[in-house]
Amino acid sequence: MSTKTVVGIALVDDFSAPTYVVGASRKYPEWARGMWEFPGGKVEIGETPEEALHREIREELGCEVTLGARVNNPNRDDSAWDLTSPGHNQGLRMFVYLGKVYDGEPRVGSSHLELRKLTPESLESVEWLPGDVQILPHLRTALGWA
Ligand SMILES: Nc1nc2c([nH]c(=O)n2[C@H]2C[C@H](O)[C@@H](COP(=O)(O)OP(=O)(O)OP(=O)(O)O)O2)c(=O)[nH]1
Repeated sequence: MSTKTVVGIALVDDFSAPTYVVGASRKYPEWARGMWEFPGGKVEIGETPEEALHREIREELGCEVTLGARVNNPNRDDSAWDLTSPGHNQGLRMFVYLGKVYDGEPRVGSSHLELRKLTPESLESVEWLPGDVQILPHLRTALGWA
């Protein structure tokens, strides 16, 4: 099966001392409705992952972002996160980047039900998509929240 790449953003208020990261609850498909993710989407042919992420955030959240460090998977050669879960997301991998808004205000568009500022206390309080759960400890380290 061919591998498709997804990109997601861990949107923070400050790269050096973040107080929150923005989680988003998906509107669709049905199996993922109400589950939480990093806003983003699939990389299209001819795009770099970074270009795709800027496009997706513009489309989904209606704002412009600066990208920071990538939250890498130390257990894979390509540093990506395998999103495969039972019955879903076969052949999908994801790159997650830290990011910060530089223009506009993130708003809930047609892809999401809600955006929420998740703090060190509440990061794991929402139901993340199955493939995202493995990323959270590494995100904590990247944010200085470990
Ligand atoms: N954006 C995003 N997608 C995730 C995350 N975790 C996770 O399992 N996924 C899955 C859900 C979807 O099956 C897939 C991303 O597809 P998508 O529907 O957001 O992509 P897209 O905006 O390009 O939409 P489409 O053209 O395929 O309809 O990756 C995450 O944290 N962020």
